Amino acid sequence: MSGWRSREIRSFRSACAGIAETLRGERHMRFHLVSACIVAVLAIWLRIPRSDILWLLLAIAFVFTAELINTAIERTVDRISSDIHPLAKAAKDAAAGAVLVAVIFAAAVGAIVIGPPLWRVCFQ
Ligand SMILES: Nc1ncnc2c1ncn2[C@@H]1O[C@H](COP(=O)(O)OP(=O)(O)OP(=O)(O)O)[C@@H](O)[C@H]1O
Repeated sequence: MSGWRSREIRSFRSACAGIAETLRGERHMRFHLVSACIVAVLAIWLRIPRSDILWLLLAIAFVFTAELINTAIERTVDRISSDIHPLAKAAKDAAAGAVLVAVIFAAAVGAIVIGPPLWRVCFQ
């Protein structure tokens, strides 16, 4: 196997290990995964159109990406020092803020895309 290809495979494995480790270590990441699975089941059941599925996929990818970056920042801050410091707090709070923005976006997309068809199925 060429050096380039084995390097690419190593990078891919490292990225998968990062996702798996975040799933194991972060309760919020597991919650996001369960939420994404529920959304996928609802989207199939309600026959959501493909154009709207793209919005759902974007929202899910946004939340996962934000949580992975949040975890990377938390671990980096903890690795540098376990001391209480206002900059450490600012870094972690900003990273948590990124997750919050992503979650609010995902909740809005879910309400717009899944809300109306789910309402019709349940209450009409
Ligand atoms: N070294 C530190 N110095 C000052 N404040 C800190 C420090 N570490 C954490 N904090 C504060 O505690 C909060 C929680 O930090 P922690 O590292 O426990 O994240 P967490 O609870 O694992 O976050 P998440 O729920 O996103 O996984 C931070 O957002 C920050 O406000």
